[in-house]
Amino acid sequence: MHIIFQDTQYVDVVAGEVLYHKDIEIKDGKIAAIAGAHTLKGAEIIDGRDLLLVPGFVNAHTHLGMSYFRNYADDMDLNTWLTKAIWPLEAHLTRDDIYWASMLSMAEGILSGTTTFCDMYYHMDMVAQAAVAIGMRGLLTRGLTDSDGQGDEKLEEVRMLYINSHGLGDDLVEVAPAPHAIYTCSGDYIKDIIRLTGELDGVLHTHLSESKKEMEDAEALYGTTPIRYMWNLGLDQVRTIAAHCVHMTEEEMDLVDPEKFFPVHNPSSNLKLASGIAPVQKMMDKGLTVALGTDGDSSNNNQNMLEEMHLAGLLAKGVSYDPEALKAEDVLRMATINGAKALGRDFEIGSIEVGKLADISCFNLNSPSFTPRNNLISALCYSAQAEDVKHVLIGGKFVLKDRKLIRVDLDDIREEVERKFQQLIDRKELSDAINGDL
Ligand SMILES: CSC[C@H]1O[C@@H](n2cnc3c(O)ncnc32)[C@H](O)[C@@H]1O
Ligand SMILES: [Zn+2]
Repeated sequence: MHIIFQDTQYVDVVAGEVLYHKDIEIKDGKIAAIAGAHTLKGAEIIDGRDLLLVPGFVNAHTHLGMSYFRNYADDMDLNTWLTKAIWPLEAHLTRDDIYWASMLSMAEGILSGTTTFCDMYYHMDMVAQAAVAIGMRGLLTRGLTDSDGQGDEKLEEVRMLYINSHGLGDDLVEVAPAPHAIYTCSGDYIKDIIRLTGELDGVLHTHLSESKKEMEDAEALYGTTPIRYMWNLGLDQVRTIAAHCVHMTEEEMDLVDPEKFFPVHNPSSNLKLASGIAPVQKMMDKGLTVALGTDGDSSNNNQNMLEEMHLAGLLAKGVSYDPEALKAEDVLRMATINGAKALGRDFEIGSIEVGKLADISCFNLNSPSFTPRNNLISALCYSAQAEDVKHVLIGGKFVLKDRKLIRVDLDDIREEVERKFQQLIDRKELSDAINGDL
């Protein structure tokens, strides 16, 4: 595909500025040139005057397969939500269920400007198939626990997943291990996972320091904080994508290596599950690169990174009484280049630069949220809506054009998800009845 966005504007997220009247040429999946006005024969020419080109968002922590549980189990704290509502249902999920739920989450993501995700769930080979089908980029991490005595089998599953899916879809898909949390993995198992991470690509994804309960339990069981505990188990040896980090201490911010430890801010989920508010500005002041993520559809309850950006910006100001805390350009970096760094792919995604992959979201500047055309970076953080995302390209290919998904049919996905959810509930009720739980 050879595309030129003519006379357009784009965001340079690294400099934190908008550049105007540029022709952006996309060829062989990459950004081939950014220049002044010129024309090239044979290319698809798109009038870019009313578009703002933004690097596709990187949703650095999610559970795509959880979309069945949207608006199903709300107004609970993390522990009650997981143990009483979510885990009993997840036990009945099939491989097909995960394919369709993930597909729906990916569609939601693309429709709101996301091009890359970092997912943690089960049956990740099905998530890989969905990603390739819809054309989305992702780091697929199998969530690991050993409390059921099947920890070793799951490690083998990660090895097989890596062999079969890493690099799939012309490198759309990458694979990594994911210890779910310190309260679902034994210390020895975490050591095994860190060892496996070293054998693979050296990146690990986990939940860390999410709730007060996790902090109190770590203190009672191990006499330390969750991050210090993981550190003592060998976390310093790998690159870590650490979701939540709501209760990360200043001592831990000094302890971790900013080149290897990447906290992911999940403001909606942390508020909804009453976990708290992560000290994001403090982390950044300490030199950490903080990424942004939605978490799953049951704790958020959507996959819209624009909402996460908005919330991240407002929360930082509200908790600090400092209007300059986490400015719009900082928030935009969190949603793009910082996520790319966390995933280890900043050499190819996360910003609009010549030579990088063309993962680009095009916002419609003729929408109310961008009117009048004042500070466009502010608009992205404070007023933009998902409906403003007009086109999305991943690897130089349209996956959304004029707000229509190109490779999949959204109505088919919705219908399949409705049907599968009903079947899931039926299976759960039958099993409860057999076990005498009803
Ligand atoms: C083992 S696969 C992933 C596992 O994580 C659960 N989950 C979803 N959101 C959260 C969260 O905020 N904290 C901890 N665990 C979470 C999900 O339901 C899966 O069981
Ligand atoms: Zn999570």
